[in-house]
Amino acid sequence: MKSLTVDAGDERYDVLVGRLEDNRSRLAALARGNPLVVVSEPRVWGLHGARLEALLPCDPILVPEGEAAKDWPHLRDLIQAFADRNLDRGSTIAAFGGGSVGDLTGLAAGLFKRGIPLIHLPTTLLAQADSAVGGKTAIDALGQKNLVGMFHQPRMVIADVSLLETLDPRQLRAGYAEVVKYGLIRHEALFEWAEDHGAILLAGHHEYREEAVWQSVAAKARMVEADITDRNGARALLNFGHTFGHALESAAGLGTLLHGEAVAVGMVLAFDLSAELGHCPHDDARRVRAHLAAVGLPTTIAETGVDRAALLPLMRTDKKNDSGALRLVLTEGIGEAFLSEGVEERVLADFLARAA
Ligand SMILES: NC(=O)c1ccc[n+]([C@@H]2O[C@H](COP(=O)([O-])OP(=O)(O)OC[C@H]3O[C@@H](n4cnc5c(N)ncnc54)[C@H](O)[C@@H]3O)[C@@H](O)[C@H]2O)c1
Ligand SMILES: O=C(O)C(=O)C[C@@H](O)[C@H](O)[C@H](O)COP(=O)(O)O
Ligand SMILES: [Zn+2]
Repeated sequence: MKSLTVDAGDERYDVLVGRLEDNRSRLAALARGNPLVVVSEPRVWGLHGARLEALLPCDPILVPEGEAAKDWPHLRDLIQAFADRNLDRGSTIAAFGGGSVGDLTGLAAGLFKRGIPLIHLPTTLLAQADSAVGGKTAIDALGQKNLVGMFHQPRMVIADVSLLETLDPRQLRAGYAEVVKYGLIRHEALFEWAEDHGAILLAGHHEYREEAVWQSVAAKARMVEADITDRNGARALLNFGHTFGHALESAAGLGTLLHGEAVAVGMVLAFDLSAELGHCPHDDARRVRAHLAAVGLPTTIAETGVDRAALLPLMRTDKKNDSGALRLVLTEGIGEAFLSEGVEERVLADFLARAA
């Protein structure tokens, strides 16, 4: 098992990459003699709930699977379920699912009684490599992705890649896009590793999956520590590809295009725009597109079926924007992302009208 500690100000927590069974005593300690309250969804609980229940008594609360869970009614229902159990600030909630379960549960746990302890037991590649670490939580609202949320850091994260054996290939690929993101932001060597090992990892190689999760969370932990609540620009780099990506997700209809698929297209667009603006070599943009396409991810707006005219208005709602100025994460090349000071709307509109 590998582990690291995230130092998030007043809160420090371990991220463990290894088997659930090797962490039984940690889970039992957090449950403090009570059944562990586990928020999950029917598919994950049906496939893997018995593994958790073999370790300690559990009290499952099931929410719908996928993006559909990230809305006001399900947030309200989850808080109702916490109240029905009279949970308090000594209780621990476990989010057992992908990023959707994690985002919803994290928000409910952060709001309930102004914050009750949370652990993440992520079951998708995306959640293990990215969403379980860092404390961002959210639901979608008013047609906008992650509009309502807060930071609520977990007490512990356990990423067991054996859970990924039941994940369908499309979901795996979507999660892999966020792994590639970590290479593209700051770690050229990780991108090179992904070019060499990505296809085998997706096909089922256990050790490569573990390595991808480990490298991603190690990279993410350091960036989160530098900017825990996303205020000084360091953490904004984790949003690489997301200004385009979230607009694509919202325009497609939330839950239609997978988050990681939208991020894949968004990262290619960020490279293409950076190359057009003279920040980065066109060859790097071609190389990124080639790798993502080779593993079966979408890389063009055309493949998403989205009306490109819908994108700019949605990009105006992005959280990185400052006093109305559009701020995107652009790049000087593979491993060299930076937060732009402001991209002129007419430049973006012209780019979007022509982009593939
Ligand atoms: N908080 C963050 O930092 C952060 C980071 C990245 C993404 N996100 C969010 O995460 C969400 C996407 O999460 P996701 O990609 O994990 O997908 P998801 O949670 O929506 O789950 C996708 C599908 O995979 C199934 N599934 C989950 N685990 C499984 C398993 N082990 N075996 C079989 N099926 C399984 C689910 O039932 C569901 O149908 C988006 O809403 C995105 O915005 C949040
Ligand atoms: O942890 C972060 O910071 C990220 O930006 C990670 C992203 O992969 C993730 O999709 C995040 O939820 C996006 O957040 P938002 O602030 O753009 O809603
Ligand atoms: Zn993301």
